[in-house]
Amino acid sequence: MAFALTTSLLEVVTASVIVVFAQVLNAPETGLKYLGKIDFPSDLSPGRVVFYTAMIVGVVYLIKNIVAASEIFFQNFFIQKMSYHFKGKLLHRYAGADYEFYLTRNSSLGTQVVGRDTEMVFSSGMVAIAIILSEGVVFFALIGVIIYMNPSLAFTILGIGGGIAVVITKFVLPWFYQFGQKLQETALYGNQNLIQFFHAFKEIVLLGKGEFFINAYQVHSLKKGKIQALQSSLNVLPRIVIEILFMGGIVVTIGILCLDQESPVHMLGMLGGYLYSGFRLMPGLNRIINQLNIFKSTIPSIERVHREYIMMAAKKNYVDVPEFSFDRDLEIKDLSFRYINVGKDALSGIFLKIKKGEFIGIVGETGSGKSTLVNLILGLLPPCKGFILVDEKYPVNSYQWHGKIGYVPQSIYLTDDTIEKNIAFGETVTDKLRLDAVIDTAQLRDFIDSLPEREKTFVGEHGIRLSGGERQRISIARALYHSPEVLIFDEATSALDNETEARLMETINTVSKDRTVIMIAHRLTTLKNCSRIVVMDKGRVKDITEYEKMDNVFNEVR
Ligand SMILES: Nc1ncnc2c1ncn2[C@@H]1O[C@H](COP(=O)(O)OP(=O)(O)OP(=O)(O)O)[C@@H](O)[C@H]1O
Repeated sequence: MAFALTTSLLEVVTASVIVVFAQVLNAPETGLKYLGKIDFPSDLSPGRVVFYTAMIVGVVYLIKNIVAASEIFFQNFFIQKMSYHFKGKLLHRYAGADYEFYLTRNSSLGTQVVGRDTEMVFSSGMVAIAIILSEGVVFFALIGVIIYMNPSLAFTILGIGGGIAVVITKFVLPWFYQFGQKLQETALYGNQNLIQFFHAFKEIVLLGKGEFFINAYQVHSLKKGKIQALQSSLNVLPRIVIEILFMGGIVVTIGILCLDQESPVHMLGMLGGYLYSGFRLMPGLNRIINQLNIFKSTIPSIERVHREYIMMAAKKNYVDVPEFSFDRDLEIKDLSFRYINVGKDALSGIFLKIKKGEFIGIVGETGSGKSTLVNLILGLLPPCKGFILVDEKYPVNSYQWHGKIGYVPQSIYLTDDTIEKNIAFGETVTDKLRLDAVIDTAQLRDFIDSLPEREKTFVGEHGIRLSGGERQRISIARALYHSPEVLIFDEATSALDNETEARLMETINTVSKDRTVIMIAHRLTTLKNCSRIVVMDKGRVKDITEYEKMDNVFNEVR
């Protein structure tokens, strides 16, 4: 702001020295009056008076433009710094949001909010406000100078400017809000189609649906192009209107002023100032209107970023409790859960106590609620009724509980990085000893030894260069890397062949000796070493039994 005020002040000074210079050009003797005030000798020749005045004007211009350039530089850095900090805050909020929140969103929306929308808020919205403020200050400061020189001209300019402002606000700005909304929509769906196009590449090729997905993207791309063209065309309209009104206005005003003067030559000095002010005001006013339009079109982005930011702050999903040790049991009491916008409970009336060190299996037909139960045990979903507590007091939605868990999901997300980085997920430095140990435990050694770049091999997006079984074993190695106290497997061995699974289960049984293990499985043999097996049916616990007694029950639930 201090910069903006200095620039505005310098704009006024510049406008004034131009008036003075025009007067000096017209009548050099007037220059002596001004130069005398800053200790110049009083016997300068007319040529020297003009020369020194011109030098002063040049220096003032130089300073003004250096300050203006610095203002732009600092303004942009400041705004980009704010954008960087805000994106960090936004991502932290996303990271703290519960799983249910994610279930109502998709990656296109997330990337749009953190990417395009936030960029728009800062790079367009904030820059627009900054330009409107600084140009506004300059505009009114110059109007002030003109009021001082000629009030009627100043009020004519204000009248024209005010008229344009009213027309723009009433008729043009609402259009720009709609442009903003439509551009946001096309960006979201265009991006979504693009992501889907690359993710579903195999299916698209095999089903010959390339055209369908290309068209789905192109529709939004074309719409976006049309809106952008319309937006850019409408944005030059104010300049044309301003030029017509101002040029016409200035020429007419000059004409009126000439009526009161003996000769237009006498007006040269004054006119120089008017013209400078006019030519500085015109682009200034145009910039203000353009930036108002830009700002209006960023409002949908501001609204969406605000909505997402506030929504995630509505409740604190994960809690930070003092570090605790898991000593006795994990108790699930009268637990019910229903997904948002679903008519029936996914889980209801669940009572279950899992003792520390127990190896417990969960079976049940598809859709019976096994993964949902695990997500609640992981503290990712909040119960609608009942509770889950560790040792009767510690919440499962705590960072401390998460720190004790190694989770192997049904389908693992592999980053487009090396095997090593995927196992030591999110670690900057890999602990080589631990990495080697988990590679052995997860039966990955032979596979890694067969690769020319071993654990430094890139796996491709979603692990596209690996087999399903290799991906699952990387997932298991990732879960084991942090030596968790509790291991949770959600059909983690389903993609493995019988022999690999049998070998892996042997190691899982070995590592489970001093750990608590919860394992969802479809293959009964996977659960051979479980102390108890929970049979789920339609969101309820149908039975809690043992492996030896399972045959009948399992056949029934299948
Ligand atoms: N995000 C969701 N939104 C709405 N309903 C869901 C969601 N996820 C799961 N469900 C529903 O909740 C119920 C339980 O699903 P869940 O995934 O827990 O079953 P599951 O036993 O793990 O099935 P599977 O063996 O096929 O993995 C199902 O009816 C399912 O359709």
